Amino acid sequence: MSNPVIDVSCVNKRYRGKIHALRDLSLTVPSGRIFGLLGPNGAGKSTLVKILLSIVKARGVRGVMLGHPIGHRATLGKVGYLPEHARFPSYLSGRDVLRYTAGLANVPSKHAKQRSDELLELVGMSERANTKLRTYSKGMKQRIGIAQALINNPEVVFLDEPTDGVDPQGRREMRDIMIKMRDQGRTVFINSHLLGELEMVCDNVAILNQGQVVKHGELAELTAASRRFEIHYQGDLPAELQQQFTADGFELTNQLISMPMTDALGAQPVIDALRAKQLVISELKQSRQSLEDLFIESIETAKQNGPPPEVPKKSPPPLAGFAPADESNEDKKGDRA
Ligand SMILES: Nc1ncnc2c1ncn2[C@@H]1O[C@H](COP(=O)(O)OP(=O)(O)OP(=O)(O)O)[C@@H](O)[C@H]1O
Repeated sequence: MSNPVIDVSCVNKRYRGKIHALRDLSLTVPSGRIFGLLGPNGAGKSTLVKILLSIVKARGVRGVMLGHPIGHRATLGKVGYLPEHARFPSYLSGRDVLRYTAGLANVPSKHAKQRSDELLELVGMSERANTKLRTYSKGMKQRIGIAQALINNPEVVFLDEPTDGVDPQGRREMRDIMIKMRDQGRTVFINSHLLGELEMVCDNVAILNQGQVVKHGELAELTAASRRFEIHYQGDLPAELQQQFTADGFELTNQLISMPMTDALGAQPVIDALRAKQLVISELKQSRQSLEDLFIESIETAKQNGPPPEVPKKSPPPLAGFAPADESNEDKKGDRA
């Protein structure tokens, strides 16, 4: 596997010395994938992204993004960012916003026009490109926000709640855009509450709770562990089969047998037993945990394990070869975002 694009540890953040937003967090984001960061409100998702982008300062962060220490200036030129609740001046048109952000990102003017046109097309805003943002719907502004995040042709793009306010058709288009970005070899880092949306696009996820990662990995693997087979049947299940299936650890509810199995082979004797009793099998299907189930389960487990331990205010010295994000700049009054 290629090197991860982000590999950080010891990420701690206290706002005003009190609110402990991130606690000794470690995170690895593989290259060229769609990565989803999930967590309840206030879990620390936006704070983490802002630290990676040097918008918020944190002490003692170890690790790298795109092979360089966090805070490396040149690396920031290779990332794109759509902040949560992004606002652009309402007197600008969509095209103006792209021209403006192209300038900020040092995109040469001879490329900026072509790039803007391509991005306006990509996000479905070509027809409204020359009208002012104040006439745009929330979803249209969000589309422009995604386009500006791509203006510098980034290797990694951070999208904080990208489909906020976007209609269902628009969400599908956004998913297609993200998949296209991944297929072009970019890494897409999404913060979102919309678990159904994330489930449809993410290759990898991490679940954050109270400033710590409580679950992470490939989405398919995380949910495969809970794979089950379900048999729907018609008729009454004889008592001896009820006993046998219960002893086998199957769940029996209302003409449905749910079995914890990873392949269909194990279901065959159950089907045979049902048919031997003249029961009609009406449906056989494979199910697995949804991302929502995984999320709720992870957060519940974290709650049962109690609050995370307090991390001492003083961070350990950085490891050789891993420069911390600007330590001298730890904010005293909150962040600078
Ligand atoms: N500028 C700030 N000053 C003080 N506290 C802050 C600041 N920004 C965030 N916090 C606090 O840090 C914690 C983490 O906030 P953060 O916005 O990172 O969470 P989040 O997971 O992105 O939440 P949401 O899903 O609601 O957007 C919260 O307790 C929040 O109140």
